[in-house]
Amino acid sequence: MNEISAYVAEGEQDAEATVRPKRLSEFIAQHRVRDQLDLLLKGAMGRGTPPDHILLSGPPGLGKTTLANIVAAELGSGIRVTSGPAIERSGDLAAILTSLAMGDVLFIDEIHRIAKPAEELLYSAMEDFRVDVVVGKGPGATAIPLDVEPFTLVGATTRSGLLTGPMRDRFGFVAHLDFYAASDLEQLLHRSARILGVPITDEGAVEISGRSRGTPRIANRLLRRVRDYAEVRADGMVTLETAREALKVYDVDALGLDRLDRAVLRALVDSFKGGPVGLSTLAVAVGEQPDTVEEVCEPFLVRAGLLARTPRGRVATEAAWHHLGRTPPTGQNAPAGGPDLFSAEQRFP
Ligand SMILES: Nc1ncnc2c1ncn2[C@@H]1O[C@H](COP(=O)(O)OP(=O)(O)OP(=O)(O)O)[C@@H](O)[C@H]1O
Ligand SMILES: [Mg+2]
Repeated sequence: MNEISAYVAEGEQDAEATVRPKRLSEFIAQHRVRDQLDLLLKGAMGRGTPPDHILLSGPPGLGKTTLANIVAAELGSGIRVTSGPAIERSGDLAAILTSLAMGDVLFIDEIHRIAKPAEELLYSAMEDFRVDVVVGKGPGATAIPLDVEPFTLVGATTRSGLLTGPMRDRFGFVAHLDFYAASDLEQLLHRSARILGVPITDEGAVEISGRSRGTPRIANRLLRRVRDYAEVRADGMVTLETAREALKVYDVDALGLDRLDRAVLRALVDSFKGGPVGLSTLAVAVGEQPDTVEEVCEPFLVRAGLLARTPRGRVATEAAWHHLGRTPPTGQNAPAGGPDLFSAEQRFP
């Protein structure tokens, strides 16, 4: 069966699931992580044991959930999916752990948000495949040890810095996913367009990839919006022109910044003279949660050289002033030039 007929295209909501790669060979770019995972999985399969626990970290939309599912598919194992915030009591986690079958993959998304008692239970499960379930309270409480079938934990986090040391140490393999180069996203867009049956030109793919913030999820989302535009207002073909017009309608600018990204930069430049300003103050200024600003906006703004994190707070770089069409102040209040962050092969146009 070829790549295309393996997928059945359904409604718009399913478009994301339809284009999600199912096997490691379909996973675009991230060659180092792919190669390392390939070795890890094949090595374990050769020995007939479940592979080491795997931690996937990186900003939203870069493929952590996708990889977790791929790990299970490559191993031919079952997968149980839960998330840090969903595990409120350690009993919830004990129930999941003791119901795992030999070799299953347990995927815990947002693992940095797991509650402390559950985290401690997880330690012994990860290390010794055993959990102590405490029954009763106070002096009469007793711990009942229960066996857990050997399994592989795949943890995903957007904030690996928030993981505790003991937690991090228990993962045998840690993969950090980085933003994608524009050329990788072009490849991804051609693949998604093929699966969705959307005709797309090379220039159309270049235009969309350059505005996707180095993020596969955004590239796929923009492709769907441009497809709408192409089908409703043009001849259905995704081209340079339809991409430009559509992205104008959806308020996605030349760097791919959306409303919130620009709001953050504008607040920094207009309300705080370019900074430095603390995260929570900045978040209040744009009416968002500090977490959202920090996890969703900042990684790319930093990466794009528009925002710098300094010990005294967030600062708009000179590039940010120019991007907003303002003249940066000179002299004492001059903004930082920002890191020259794009290596040759990772340039977002
Ligand atoms: N390397 C890749 N090749 C092809 N498609 C990809 C790749 N990485 C991600 N995608 C696409 O991007 C979408 C988002 O990826 P995914 O849901 O795995 O991100 P995530 O890292 O789990 O994000 P979050 O932190 O928000 O949970 C997927 O549905 C998939 O279609
Ligand atoms: Mg995810």
